[in-house]
Amino acid sequence: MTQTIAAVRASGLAKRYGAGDSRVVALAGVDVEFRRGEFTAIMGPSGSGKSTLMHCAAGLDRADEGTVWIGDTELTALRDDDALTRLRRDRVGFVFQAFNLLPTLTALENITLPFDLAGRKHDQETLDAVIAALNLQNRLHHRPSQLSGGQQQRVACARALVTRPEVVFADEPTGALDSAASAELLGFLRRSVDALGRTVAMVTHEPSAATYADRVLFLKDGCLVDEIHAPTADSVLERMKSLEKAAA
Ligand SMILES: Nc1ncnc2c1ncn2[C@@H]1O[C@H](COP(=O)(O)OP(=O)(O)OP(=O)(O)O)[C@@H](O)[C@H]1O
Repeated sequence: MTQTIAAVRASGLAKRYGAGDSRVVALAGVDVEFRRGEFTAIMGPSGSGKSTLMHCAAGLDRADEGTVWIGDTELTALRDDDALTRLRRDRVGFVFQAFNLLPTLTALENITLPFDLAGRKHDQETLDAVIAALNLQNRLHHRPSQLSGGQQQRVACARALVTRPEVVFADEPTGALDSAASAELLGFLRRSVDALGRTVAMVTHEPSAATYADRVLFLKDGCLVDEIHAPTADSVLERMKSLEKAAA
């Protein structure tokens, strides 16, 4: 169910790299909202600013200009790194292409890591529900090297969801997975929105992955240029083709 309050709201986001001839405008003033209980995919040609948008919206990187709100907190007003770290740890979930699990910890220890870092006790009911939803019951005491890529990404997803974050940012989460593991993971992200009420924003290159989302945003040259609701593989592919043709 879509509610009116945005989980994330960004306004006038601008980010530049380099200077002089090597200056790159990665984001050229982006306004975007990720509404609560919605699954949004972010697409666009290579270099269009997708990762930069996600990193600035999630507080992993600082924009040069613009504001970002996570719920009722203005992330861009947090000047103190500790406050930013706490906000990311407690209110934002992350899933990366390379899983980013700690190799010396078991799956269970990786999943509960956000609570250990915060010095808080996890909620057992939420932990059990997330583990069951991701079908990880029989893998909890394995280390990442003893798990398949799909299983490692499911552990990363469990870690992202167990704190019941206001938003989960996923950066190419299926980029290192085969098609069966990708479908399983995307199905899980979809259910985390439908059944658990989470909000997901996912960068992807794959039209088939974008079809799991409620809407797809398209970036080009650091600007949001288009949006599709209820995407199909054909509608996404057609839009990507026209953007890539225009960029060529
Ligand atoms: N640390 C950096 N230093 C210099 N330029 C950068 C840096 N990070 C990104 N850029 C540039 O900013 C632009 C946007 O990069 P970004 O990674 O956000 O694009 P993207 O759409 O995610 O690309 P891809 O699909 O290839 O991952 C690109 O031109 C890129 O080269």
